[in-house]
Amino acid sequence: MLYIKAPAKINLTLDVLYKRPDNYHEIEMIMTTVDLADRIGLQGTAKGIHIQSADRFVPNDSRNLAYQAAQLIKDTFNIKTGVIISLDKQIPVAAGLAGGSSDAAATLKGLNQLWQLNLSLDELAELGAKIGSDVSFCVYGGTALATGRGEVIEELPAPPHCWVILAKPSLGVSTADVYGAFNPDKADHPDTQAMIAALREGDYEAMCANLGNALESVTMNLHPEVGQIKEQMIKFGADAVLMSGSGPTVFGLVNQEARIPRIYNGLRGFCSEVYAVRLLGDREPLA
Ligand SMILES: C[C@](O)(CO)[C@H](O)COP(=O)(O)OP(=O)(O)OC[C@H]1O[C@@H](n2ccc(N)nc2=O)[C@H](O)[C@@H]1O
Ligand SMILES: Nc1ncnc2c1ncn2[C@@H]1O[C@H](COP(=O)(O)OP(=O)(O)OP(=O)(O)O)[C@@H](O)[C@H]1O
Repeated sequence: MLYIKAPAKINLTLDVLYKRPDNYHEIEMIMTTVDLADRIGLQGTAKGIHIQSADRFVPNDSRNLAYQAAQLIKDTFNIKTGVIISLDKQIPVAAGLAGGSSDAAATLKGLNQLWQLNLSLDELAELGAKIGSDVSFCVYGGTALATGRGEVIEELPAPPHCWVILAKPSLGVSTADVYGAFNPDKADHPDTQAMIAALREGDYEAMCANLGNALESVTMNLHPEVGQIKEQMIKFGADAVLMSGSGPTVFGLVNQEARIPRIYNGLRGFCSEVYAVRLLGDREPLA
C-alpha cells in the first residue's frame, strides 16, 4: 500500500474580480497549506476504481474527487488495471479547506508513482485543473498566488512562523451557492499585493493586517454562526481571524504558543470541530 498525505489549505486572501462567460468567477487568492491532513492509501488491483472511507459524508462513487482523479489518469494514459483508494479523512468535509481537492491532488501524485508515469508537478497540476479549481494548488502545496478561476499558480514564500486555530461550525457550505450569491458591488476586496509584500518581507503583523476574503460576508449572511465564531476567536486572543475559502471554517492566527489553549478551549464551547495546527508553508518535492 502506498500512502500519501493530503493537507488542508487556508486562504490568506480571496478576491473575486468578476463573473466570466463560462459562469466561473475570475479570482485572485493567496493560499497556504496547514498541518491537518487526510491520509490516502493506494493499492493496485485488477480493475475498477474502489473508494473506501469510514466517513459517512464522503461519497464512495464517481462523485468523489479522488475517484475522478483516478478516472482521469486511467483515461488519459490508457491504464487497464485498477486501484483501491482508502481515504482516512481528518479534514472536515464541505468546510472551505479544500479537503476533496487535496484528496484528488494526492491521488494524482500517488498514481503517478504507482503506475510509474513520470509526470512533473506542472503536468499533474494541469490534469488537476480538469477536476476542480482548487486541485492545481493542492498538487503543488506550499504557499501560492492563484489566479484565473484558481488554477493558475505562482509560488510565494512561506508565511512567517505562527499557529492556526481552525473552527468549523456544524454546517456545510456549497461553494457554488456562495459564488452564486456573490454581489461585486457589496464585497470587500482584500489588498492582494500588500499580502504578497508581507510574505516577501516575512512580516507577521502585516500578514495579519491584510487577511481578507470577498466571500466572507456572503457566507456570513447565509450563516450568522460564522460571524459569531470570528467574534469569539478575537475575544479569546487571536491576532487576526478570517473565514477560509467559501467557508464556513474560520481560522485565527497567533504567534505565541501560550495563547493557543485559551482560544482552543473557548471555541470548543461553540464548535464541534476545533483544531490547533501549524502552517506547512513550503512545497514538498515530488516523490
Ligand atoms: C472557494 C475556493 O475553495 C477558494 O479556494 C475555490 O474558489 C473553489 O474551488 P473548488 O471547490 O475547487 O471549485 P470547483 O469545484 O471548481 O467549482 C465549484 C463551483 O464554484 C463556483 N466557482 C468556483 C471557482 C471559481 N473561480 N468561480 C466560481 O464561480 C462555480 O459555481 C462552480 O461550479
Ligand atoms: N474526497 C472527498 N472528500 C470530501 N468530500 C468530497 C470528496 N470528494 C467529493 N466530495 C464531495 O464534495 C463536497 C465538498 O467537500 P470538500 O470537503 O471538498 O469541500 P471544501 O473543503 O469546501 O472544498 P473547497 O475549499 O475546495 O471548496 C462534499 O459535500 C462531498 O459530497
